[in-house]
Amino acid sequence: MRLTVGQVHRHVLALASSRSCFVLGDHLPFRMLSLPRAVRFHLTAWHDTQTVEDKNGLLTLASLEVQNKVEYGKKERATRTGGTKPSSRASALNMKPKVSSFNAKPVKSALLKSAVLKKTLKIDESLFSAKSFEELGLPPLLIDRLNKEGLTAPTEVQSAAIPIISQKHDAVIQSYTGSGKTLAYLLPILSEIGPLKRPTEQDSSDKRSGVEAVIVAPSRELGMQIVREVEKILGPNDKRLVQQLVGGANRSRQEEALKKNKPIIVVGTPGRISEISAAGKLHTHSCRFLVLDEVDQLLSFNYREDMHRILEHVGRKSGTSSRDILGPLARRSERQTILVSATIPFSVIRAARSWGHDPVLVRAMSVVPLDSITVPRPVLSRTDANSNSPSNSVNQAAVDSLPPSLEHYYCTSKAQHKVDTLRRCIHALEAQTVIAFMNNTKPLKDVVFKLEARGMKAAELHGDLGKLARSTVLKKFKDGEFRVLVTNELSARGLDVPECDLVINLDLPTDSTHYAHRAGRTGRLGRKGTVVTICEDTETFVVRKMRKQLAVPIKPCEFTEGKLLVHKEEDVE
Ligand SMILES: Nc1ncnc2c1ncn2[C@@H]1O[C@H](COP(=O)(O)OP(=O)(O)OP(=O)(O)O)[C@@H](O)[C@H]1O
Repeated sequence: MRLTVGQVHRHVLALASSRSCFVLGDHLPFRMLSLPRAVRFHLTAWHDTQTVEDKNGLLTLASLEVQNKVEYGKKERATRTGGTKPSSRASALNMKPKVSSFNAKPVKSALLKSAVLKKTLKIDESLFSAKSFEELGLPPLLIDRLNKEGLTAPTEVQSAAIPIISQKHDAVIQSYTGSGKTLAYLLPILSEIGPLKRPTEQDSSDKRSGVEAVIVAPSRELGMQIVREVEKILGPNDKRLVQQLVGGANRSRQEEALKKNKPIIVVGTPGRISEISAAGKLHTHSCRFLVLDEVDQLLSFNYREDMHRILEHVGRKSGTSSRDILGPLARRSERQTILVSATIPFSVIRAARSWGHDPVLVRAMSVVPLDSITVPRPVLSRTDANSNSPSNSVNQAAVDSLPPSLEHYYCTSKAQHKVDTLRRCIHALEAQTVIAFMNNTKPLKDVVFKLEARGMKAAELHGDLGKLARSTVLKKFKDGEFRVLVTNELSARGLDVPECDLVINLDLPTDSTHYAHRAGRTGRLGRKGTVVTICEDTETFVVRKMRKQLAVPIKPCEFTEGKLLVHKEEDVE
């Protein structure tokens, strides 16, 4: 039996619960919510009573062995067409992806035993081999702009995501850091709204006005980076059509710009977007797209109230109440929800199901309906967790978020000598653009001072700096005005400095997810990159543990006489 992705019957139930319900992370306390909210939260949470440890519960298609199960239409098409290639991508795009049922096989690891795949998505393989944006059916004006910016071919995740979003699916996009996820959602959005969009028959009668896409990011830096990306594509004449609503910037100026420029896209941090929305200065009821970038971070406890407001208001027709059964229906027809991150814990899958309509998980080379993924039970034994089996879902998930071209090393150093080790490391690797991570804000200044005192140009970046100072530091770093950016977790996610050739952990990241996001600041879009963790003797066991979780070789090394000396690989336990 085959079911189209858009099939309706499953959603009769979902309609009653999905968008009128609300989940934020795994730990949303009832007392923080008003009664109706608490009731809605309860309704949604009811779907999945099992819990998954966030830290170890990263979930990817590969982790669920879904990737192997994706069925491509190639064989069938070859039979139909006598083996000839389809004439154009556009015709391939008209084929709706299909879902077929199959008997779930028992999987090997204890965790995977419960991760039962009920259905796989049958999809045309040629969707994933696009050599140009034309093949993906993007509108000519948009392609012109891309070409002007030197962008001629889509990345794998873009090839997978653009057709899916264009077909109006709600989607979770997961792909490793630096693989081009931002354009993977921006391009299909800009194909539908704004001056570069695909011309339609309704254009003349289109009464839609106001904000049509809201993009939420957890940090100002990431928000501004997305704004720049949209501006770049829109071009100089239309860049006012995107408005930043990030915290730390002047709020009344943002409100004035909303009024004056009438942007079609707003990009901002959860606090500022919800603040301006609550003040009645941001109208998003007719919004068609809601994107949550770094969604796993946006689900954290800190953002719960703001995210609640955004999810409740964006894309809901005015006059519908959340208790009204028409509310979710109205929103469903209005809003497409797109969730994005390199790391997707199960809480995101659960949230996507609750907020979205027929959501699918999109990765480079694979697409699968979220509904086909069941909750993995937290039955990892210590042995399983430590296992190096390639089928270990935890390891596999973390590997999936790491760019494939990275080299990983660690070396030991006494705390007071770490900056010297850092300097020797930079010289030995001849790194030109370096990001050094620490866990706290205070010591950053000291490291910068020590590096500068030894003739190495450096600057600090952290949340205590004002917005202007932060953007100035970043701009100077991107322009190559100094060599080492010493920073904290603020810069671990989303920051795109393509030239960055070395990431250093001066303090250990708190877990493998944090390691992966920090590491992902280098080796962007297929470039080479190196990650070096400088730790104390007593901390090496943590690095070894992360090495197992990440299933990548983090090789022991030292830096002497201006050279990198790699020690014999330790036995992988
Ligand atoms: N099709 C393309 N051709 C050339 N460059 C591209 C293309 N798509 C994206 N890029 C560039 O690749 C870089 C990385 O893209 P992006 O920041 O979207 O990655 P990401 O997957 O979102 O990373 P992260 O997970 O770290 O946020 C950016 O500099 C972007 O401009």
